[in-house]
This record gives sequence, C-alpha cells and structure tokens, in this order.
Amino acid sequence: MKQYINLCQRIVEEGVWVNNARTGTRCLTVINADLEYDVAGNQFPLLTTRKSYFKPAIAELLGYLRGYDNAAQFRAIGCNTWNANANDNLAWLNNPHRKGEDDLGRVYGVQGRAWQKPDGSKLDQLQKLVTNLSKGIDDRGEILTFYNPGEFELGCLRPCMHTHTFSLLGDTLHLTSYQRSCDVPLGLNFNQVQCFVLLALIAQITGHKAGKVYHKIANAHIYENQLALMKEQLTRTPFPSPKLHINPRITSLADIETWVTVDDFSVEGYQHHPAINYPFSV
Ligand SMILES: Nc1nc(=O)c2c([nH]1)NC[C@@H]1CN(c3ccc(C(=O)N[C@@H](CCC(=O)O)C(=O)O)cc3)CN21
Ligand SMILES: O=c1ccn([C@H]2C[C@H](O)[C@@H](COP(=O)(O)O)O2)c(=O)[nH]1
Repeated sequence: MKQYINLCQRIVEEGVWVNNARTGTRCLTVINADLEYDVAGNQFPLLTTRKSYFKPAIAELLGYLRGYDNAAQFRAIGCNTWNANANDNLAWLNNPHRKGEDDLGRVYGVQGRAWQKPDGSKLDQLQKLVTNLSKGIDDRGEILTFYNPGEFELGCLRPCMHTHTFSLLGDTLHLTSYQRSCDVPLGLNFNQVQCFVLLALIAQITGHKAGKVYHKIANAHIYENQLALMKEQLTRTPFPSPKLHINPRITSLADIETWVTVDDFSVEGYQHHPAINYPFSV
C-alpha cells in the first residue's frame, strides 16, 4: 500500500499535465514506476484507503487467460469493465472490423491464446509456458504478451498491461509485468490484484512456490476529473494488507478454462476506508 501511496503522491507533487487526444481529458503524468508484490508472504495488494473490488479484477484476469473477445463473456463471469470500451468508444464503433454489440476484437487474451501466425495457424502462448514451467523448464522466454502492433486496428483498445515474463529460480516462480499506460486511481487498483493473482495461480498449477512480482509502468497518470478525489484519498491512513486464499483444487490450465470462478478466491482481514467512485474516461 505504501508504494501505491508514494506513486499517487509523486504524481500529485511532480506530475506534468499531458493532453490526451483519445479521451479528450488531460492527465497529470509521471514516467516510470516500479512496484513489487510479495506473493510468497501473501501480502495481497488490495487498496485499503478506499473500498476496493477484487472480484471483478480477478474475473477480468480469468477472461484474459481464457482468450475472451466479447464484453458479454466478461459480464457473465462478473466483470463489467469492458462494456464501455466495447460499446461507447466512438473510434471502435466506427471501425469496420467491429463485429457488433459487445465485440472487443483481437485484444488481450485473443493474442495470448490465439496469436495468428503467418501460415494462418494459431500460437497458444499461455499453454506453452504452462507446459514448460510444469516440467521445471524456464527457457528465458516464458512470456505471455498481448502486444501485437500489427493487429491494433482489429481491437477496441491497445493492451495496457501487455507483457508478463515468468522466471524460475530453483523451485520459486517470479513474474515481471510491463504496463505502458496506467490510470492510477482506477486501473492500477485492478492491475495490482491481477499481477499478484497471475503469479499465485501459475505457480499453483505448475507446482512451484510463488515468489515476487515486479510490476513496471511507463506512463502513470491521474485524469483531471479524478484529481480532487485522489487528494482526498491521500489524506487517509492505510490498513495492513489482507491475505488472499485460492481454492487449492485449482491444479491445471484446464481448470482455469472450465470451472474456476471468482468464488474460488477470497480475502481474509480486509480493513478499508469508504468507497470512492472515480470517473472513468472512455
Ligand atoms: N480510462 C480507463 N481506465 C482504465 O483503468 C481502463 C480503461 N480506461 N479501459 C480498459 C480497462 C477497463 N478497466 C477498468 C474499468 C473500470 C473500472 C472501475 O470502474 N472500477 C471500479 C469498480 C468497478 C466494479 O465494481 O466492477 C473501482 O472503483 O475500482 C476499473 C478498471 C481498466 N481499464
Ligand atoms: O489494465 C488496464 C487497462 C487500461 N488502463 C488505462 C490506462 C489508460 O488510462 C487507459 C487506456 O488508454 P490508452 O490511450 O490506450 O493509453 O486505460 C489501465 O490503467 N489498466
């Protein structure tokens, strides 16, 4: 929590105003932030200076891991975050590749599970790394990347947290995650949870101890219409981190693809301040 507060404080004190053409809302911006999450010590990075929702964040991650390409699929598992980008984003509504209501196009999980190869066949990046890690193999390229610049026009939004590199050191699995653009009041709340759960889950299904996540952000920003609320949030004193419990019956990628739901995840000891409803820029 301390590193999150430090980043928010840094943006408020040192941020530079940057106009954003896509949303039309300017952002107070800093470049380069490094966050770390201690999965081994189960310090779950759920925000405590406001009430935070971890289940939609985990649902969104499950959707990515399953290769979802439609906001209705995300809604069905408890995640509403893709409705606006699927259906209220003017550039996407006018894009001839959009296949209709709720379509997201070739975003995130589609790239992760079905990267299109030049010969027309599909590459499943996630299956490859799960197979290798399960055998104790780290080929120094155990990477899940959603970043496919050649297909940006085929999706509603370029991926923000776009690349996850898994590394085995002895029997401990670590994760380095890269993010190009971060809405600190709204998106980061979800992204911290997702980095933590991604390492915990992949370690669990590949039979390793989970170590640390190293989360690297290039552009970290607060939208102008969020700033006053953030200043209010920064006056609050954080509580200790809660703990995350994951159903131990999850043992394979097939489990994640078929029966796992957000109810297989629970938090213990979550103390928090009241909710803050931050505005969302599409
Ligand atoms: N401007 C912007 N910020 C983002 O964080 C963002 C995007 N766009 N577009 C794509 C996804 C969607 N994401 C989102 C969208 C909404 C919330 C949100 O409204 N969160 C609420 C709780 C939502 C709930 O209860 O389901 C929050 O208070 O954190 C969070 C992340 C992250 N991404
Ligand atoms: O996981 C996510 C997804 C999105 N965001 C934020 C970061 C930006 O504020 C917008 C995306 O806009 P771009 O113009 O494509 O950068 O969404 C996030 O923080 N986390």
